[in-house]
Amino acid sequence: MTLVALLGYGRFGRAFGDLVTEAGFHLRAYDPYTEVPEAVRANSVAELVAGADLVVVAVPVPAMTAAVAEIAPHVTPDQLVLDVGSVKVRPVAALEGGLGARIPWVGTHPLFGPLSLTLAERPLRVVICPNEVHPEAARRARYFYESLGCVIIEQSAEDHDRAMARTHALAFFIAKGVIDADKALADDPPPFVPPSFQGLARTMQSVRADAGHLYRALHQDNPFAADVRQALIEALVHADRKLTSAEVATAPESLAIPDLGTRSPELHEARAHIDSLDRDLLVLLRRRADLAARAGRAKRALGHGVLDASREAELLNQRRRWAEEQGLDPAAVDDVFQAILRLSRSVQRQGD
Ligand SMILES: O=C(O)C(=O)C[C@]1(C(=O)O)C=C[C@@H](O)C=C1
Repeated sequence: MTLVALLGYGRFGRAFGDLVTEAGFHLRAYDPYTEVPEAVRANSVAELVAGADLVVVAVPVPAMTAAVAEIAPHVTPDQLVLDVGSVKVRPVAALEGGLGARIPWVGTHPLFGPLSLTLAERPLRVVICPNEVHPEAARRARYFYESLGCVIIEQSAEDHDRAMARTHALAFFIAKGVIDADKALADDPPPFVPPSFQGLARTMQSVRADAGHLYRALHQDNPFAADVRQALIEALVHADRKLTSAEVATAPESLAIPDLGTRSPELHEARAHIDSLDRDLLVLLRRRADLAARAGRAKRALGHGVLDASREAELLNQRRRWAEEQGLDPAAVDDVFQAILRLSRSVQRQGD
């Protein structure tokens, strides 16, 4: 059974450890600063990593370099080391600096926390940052996270941190501002919270649940966060001036909110999901093509040709019924499977 070694058993480490165990992996954990259940506890870093397939570093970002230096003498080249920090540029530098070309490593960021795990939110998404020193490491990490039921997004560490500064860190910054400006709001919310505020209220809850730890990490450990904060502050000051200036009274259209069009974050997120899903579909198509090749070999041994028109007709009928069950247009799904069957036959002909 795959053994996962978890260095760091804080709030995230604990929740992540539970997810790993529920997925059927064997878990071992080490954290000198907190209580670790005896069933999974290791008593030293050496004991933690011995024989593990995967070493997950789940320590605060500023402690990463020291943590990697501590595990470095004990890990071997057949193991994989990954981090789970909410920023990526600095942890990746720590992994590269401490493990280099000798030990496979890869930076990852599970886009979920203890709160979303408790609420059983789905999908669980993970960003993996492939690196050129260990190209295979990203593939192994993908396999691991997919076994946990996660959807994978691949991104460079820089792109990840830039995107996080503009989204996650910014949302936390705004929520922090609202909490500080109106303390009573979080403790004693009005009886009716309009939908427009619900998203923000949830972010405020996350900021408070993390007791400032994640909030600080998102800002202080992300090299791009300060610029994004600055741009927001300038935009807010400008918007405030507009609201109070005389110009608004005479030209209310100056307050119009620009149409985001294709730059909408909603659209962007939907497209990122679509990209990731299409990739999964291609993995399934690859597996289907392998099965078709196997069917082709079996048919050849029986002296049958590639095309089996009656099997295809039966198969297409069934797919159209399944399409209806899923609320999809049967004719369109028929087209999709006609194309899949063409692919299948061409794979089988190549095997002739
Ligand atoms: O079932 C078979 O006979 C196959 O070879 C597989 C398959 C398919 O891809 O589903 C491929 C070609 C045949 O014409 C029918 C079906």
